[in-house]
Amino acid sequence: MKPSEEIAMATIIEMKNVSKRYDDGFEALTNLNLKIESGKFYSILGPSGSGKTTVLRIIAGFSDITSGALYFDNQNITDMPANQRKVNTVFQDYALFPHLNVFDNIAFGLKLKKRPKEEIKEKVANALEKVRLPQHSDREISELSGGQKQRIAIARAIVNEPKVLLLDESLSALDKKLRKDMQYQLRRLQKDLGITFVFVTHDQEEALALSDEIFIMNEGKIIQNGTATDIYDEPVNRFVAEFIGESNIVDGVMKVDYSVEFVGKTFECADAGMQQNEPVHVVLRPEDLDITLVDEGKLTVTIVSQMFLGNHFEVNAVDEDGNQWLIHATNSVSVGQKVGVYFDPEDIHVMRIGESQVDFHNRIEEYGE
Ligand SMILES: Nc1ncnc2c1ncn2[C@@H]1O[C@H](COP(=O)(O)OP(=O)(O)OP(=O)(O)O)[C@@H](O)[C@H]1O
Repeated sequence: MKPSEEIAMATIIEMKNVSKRYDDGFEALTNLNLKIESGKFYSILGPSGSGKTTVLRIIAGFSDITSGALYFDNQNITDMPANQRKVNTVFQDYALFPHLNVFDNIAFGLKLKKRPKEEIKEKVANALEKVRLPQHSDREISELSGGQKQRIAIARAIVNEPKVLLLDESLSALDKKLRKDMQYQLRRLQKDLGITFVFVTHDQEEALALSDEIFIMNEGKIIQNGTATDIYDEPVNRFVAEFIGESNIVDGVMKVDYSVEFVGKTFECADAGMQQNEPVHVVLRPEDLDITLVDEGKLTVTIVSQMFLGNHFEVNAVDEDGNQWLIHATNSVSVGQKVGVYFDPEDIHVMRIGESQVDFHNRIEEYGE
């Protein structure tokens, strides 16, 4: 088998040139192309209003599309009703029935399908086992914690043995510590079940921690997709660099032989493939910058402020040209002190300006939330 055939076989969901215009005329998705392979954990990450939930609703069959096509296992399912699709959704509020107990919530779909009683019992027990709540079958929904509700919602979704599980911001109702725990549980569950998870979130840390692959969305388009490290290390543009983690971004110009000019100096860098004298954005991550003696630094900055954040100091500094720098330092510094900043050539990430269709000046303000 050729590698290309292998990839084609593994694709479970494909959206081809999908656009979605709501009844009021608003275009929520524009010519979107997306490929999802079976057995992986995907996150769709983007600011509020970028179209993440719309993508999920289209895959689930709760929303139709204006143009383009949706494929599942290479079959065109654009017009297939939701209840015939081999996908299940876990909603943000879990949508559990408050008047039914845990067993009846999980059994609901199977009862609708009039499955035999014994089969229902076995499948519900199996689903409860998978989410590690085997003793909770008779509990009322009101007697469950937030994290347990989420696991029951997942049990209800996996009892139907879907090939794909869609999760819409399903951790956002939980407090921070529980959320971390549930992230771990979700990842474990996905590995145990071996089915595809498509997880919608606006929390970049969550997406980085959980996903085999991430789709970054903005204004109804996919701006970049790849593994967490691909995206973190090689953001395609300023929007992605700022949305994924903290960054220092300055204007630069590409020079010959792996070198780039910014803040009035020329630095060796690892990126290539740009035209000579092409204007670029240069990204330096705060954790890649080391504070050193002025003589040993590649830049000289003056410390403006510092804050201790438990495992590092967040330092704000300004260089001689007035550019601001965010640095994660291991040791404390003094405000007003002049220091050197050192970084390695491979820590310089060079991005083409205007790599995608994102309008930098019109970014949605909440994306840092
Ligand atoms: N039924 C609708 N009618 C008109 N516009 C809609 C409708 N549903 C969503 N939209 C708009 O489509 C855009 C995308 O919405 P969507 O819910 O997909 O975004 P999102 O990225 O999931 O946002 P959030 O993180 O806030 O849930 C938004 O501007 C939203 O206001």
